[in-house]
Amino acid sequence: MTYVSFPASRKKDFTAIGRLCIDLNANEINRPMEETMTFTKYVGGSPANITIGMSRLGMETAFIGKIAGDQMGRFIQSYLEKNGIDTSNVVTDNTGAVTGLAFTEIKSPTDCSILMYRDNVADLLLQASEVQEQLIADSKVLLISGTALAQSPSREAVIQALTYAKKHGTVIVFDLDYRPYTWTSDEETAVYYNLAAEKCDIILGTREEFDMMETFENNPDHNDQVTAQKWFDFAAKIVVIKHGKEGSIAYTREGLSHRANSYPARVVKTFGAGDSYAAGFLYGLMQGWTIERSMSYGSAAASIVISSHSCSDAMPSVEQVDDYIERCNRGEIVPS
Ligand SMILES: Nc1ncnc2c1ncn2[C@@H]1O[C@H](COP(=O)(O)OP(=O)(O)OP(=O)(O)O)[C@@H](O)[C@H]1O
Ligand SMILES: O=C(O)C[C@@H](O)[C@H](O)C(=O)CO
Repeated sequence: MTYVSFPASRKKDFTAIGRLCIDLNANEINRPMEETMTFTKYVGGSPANITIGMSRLGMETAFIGKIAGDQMGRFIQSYLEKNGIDTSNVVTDNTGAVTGLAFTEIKSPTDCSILMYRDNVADLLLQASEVQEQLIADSKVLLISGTALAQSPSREAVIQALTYAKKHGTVIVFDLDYRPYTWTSDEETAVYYNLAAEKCDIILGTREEFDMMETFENNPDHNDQVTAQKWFDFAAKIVVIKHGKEGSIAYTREGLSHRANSYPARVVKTFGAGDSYAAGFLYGLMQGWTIERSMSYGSAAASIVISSHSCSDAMPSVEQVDDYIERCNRGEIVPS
């Protein structure tokens, strides 16, 4: 059964809009930030990570965003290009804005946190007038991510992109990607998340992220089915609610639900799980696979990334995901 029809014969399979940043991941793992001395630099930012993941899986990809006009911005641009991502709509800031930094603290495989430096960041300065309509018209999928809605003018740029996607029948995916920084209140967050979600075909988020968009009165038990149902009254065809190691559940407009277990992982750090899951899941759906198989593929991709040091650089190819699934099936991968 096909739940979402992707437009045929477009130049790009997948385009994302949002933040392009730097991850500085602790080299000395299993210790607090106070005792961490060295870091490895990677391209980061959830929508960037997902695009890199889609590209590694062989999809034709592009990115819409803004980078700082400095060495960090050039590093990001060149990494995207090396990964085969079209950067013709990656705009360079000329106001002196900086690149967002995410310092990751890896205290243990289950206790990880991120220290963000996001004052005057270039990615939030993307303007509506800088979003290329033709690129969205040429893409099968547009992915938006919640963080880009946190401030103007990036907020308007995302809304402009949604308008173009609607006009051209581009499938819209919303990765909620809630990060508390840059939002000023819970009410502001809920307003903009709900406004964007109404327009989206596929919505992906964790239970906690969906909780941000709901009131206690409407869903006192934090029930996944109740959460998903709301979006089927708007444009959504699939709503996926992720529960970390416990797996994920996908609900469809037809009233079905599908559950996927996580794969075993030798976890180094937990961040990057959601981004790799999104890439694997969307790749599967775009191949015409069932929702279950697509979710399972996303879960395997997630286990590969959380077993690695980076998010972006560890995004797996088709061969790597297939091999991982086979090794798990043979019982060769035992969780740490
Ligand atoms: N500890 C774990 N072991 C195995 N798989 C995991 C683990 N944590 C997450 N996953 C896999 O990754 C998927 C997405 O994880 P999660 O629900 O944590 O998303 P997320 O919070 O968006 O991730 P992120 O930490 O990147 O923001 C899960 O459905 C599961 O398949
Ligand atoms: O999303 C961020 O800004 C940080 C990411 O780059 C980091 O890799 C991560 O947390 C992935 O979800």
